[in-house]
Amino acid sequence: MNKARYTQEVPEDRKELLNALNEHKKPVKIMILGGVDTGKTTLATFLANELLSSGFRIAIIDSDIGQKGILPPATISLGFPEGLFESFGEIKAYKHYFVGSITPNQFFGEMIAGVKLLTDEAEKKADIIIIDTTGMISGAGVELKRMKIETVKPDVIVALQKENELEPILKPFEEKTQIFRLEVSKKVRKFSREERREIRKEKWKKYFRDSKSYTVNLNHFIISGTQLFQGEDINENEKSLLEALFKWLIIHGRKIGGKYLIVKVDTSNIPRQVDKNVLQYIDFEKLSNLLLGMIDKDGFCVGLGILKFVNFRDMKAEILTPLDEETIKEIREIRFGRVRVREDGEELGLLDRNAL
Ligand SMILES: Nc1ncnc2c1ncn2[C@@H]1O[C@H](COP(=O)(O)OP(=O)(O)OP(=O)(O)O)[C@@H](O)[C@H]1O
Repeated sequence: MNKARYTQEVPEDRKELLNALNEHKKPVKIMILGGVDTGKTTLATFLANELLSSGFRIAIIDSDIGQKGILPPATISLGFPEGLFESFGEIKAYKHYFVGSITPNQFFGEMIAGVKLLTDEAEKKADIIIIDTTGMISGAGVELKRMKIETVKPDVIVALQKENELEPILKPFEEKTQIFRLEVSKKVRKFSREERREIRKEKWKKYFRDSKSYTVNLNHFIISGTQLFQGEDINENEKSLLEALFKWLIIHGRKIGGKYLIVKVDTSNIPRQVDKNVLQYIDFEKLSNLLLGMIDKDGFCVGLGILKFVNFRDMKAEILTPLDEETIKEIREIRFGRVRVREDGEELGLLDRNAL
């Protein structure tokens, strides 16, 4: 199920990197960069196992949100492998940061904050911190990687390049950071979008396998990641006017800074012209199966939930989660994600960040 496994059959240039890491002043932070399927996770697994064998305390930060080894997807995770391991899937997470999507698109802030906060945690306990990243390395990915490097300040950057595709990212750090440019193993295998989705499906399914349904009072939590509860309720006049005008049944409506945010169900099929700068709306059904992050008092994610139903009138939500009662007590905040997924692992799509 996990793509990357521990192998010692790696190109020769890995030995030089390994020696440098053995010798480097500790703690040392390493960030692994590379495009999709360049062997980033395989390299991270190799380095971690070899360095564990040398007796170092290792931290892994898995920020490859679309293809994570450490469960669950849509978060960034920190783990401390204690003994040799075959794949990231065996590492039990110590802490997560919630991103809420399976791509960094629209979530650069979360990606950077998450990696930074988890690296700070890792530095308290490990000699060597290995940061695995997503394969998004061109377009805005260059900026994302730059900001990650600027913020996390890795001591060593490892660049897995086929040609020179990482140079735009590396250039500003040439003089400040030790960079190892490594070749991509001849053995790497490509995975199609469909295969990646299938791999993720198995992971979601495994994560939510023993879930239970809870009905929670949303008033007892800080609600974040959404505007749905910002501003104030629309009044009855506004509600009936909008319902009549657009043939909607309004389930929930807020007025936020002069702008309306409406959760609705269509009551008839008519063409509608809506100025989204004034009125933003979302179908009620889009809120079902939405991924939620369960956040503790320190802002870390203790686990995930799936929103099954929300009753806005009495602020009750039905949430499916594998978390046990003890962990549930630690939750102070519920954060809305933008991926819709079912407990059988089927992804129902991504919502736009501004949709709710
Ligand atoms: N040195 C190697 N020997 C054998 N197989 C390898 C090696 N390096 C990578 N692979 C294989 O190539 C595939 C892609 O590798 P890996 O998952 O490590 O890439 P990645 O860059 O982390 O991918 P992603 O884009 O999903 O982050 C995997 O199936 C992996 O087992």
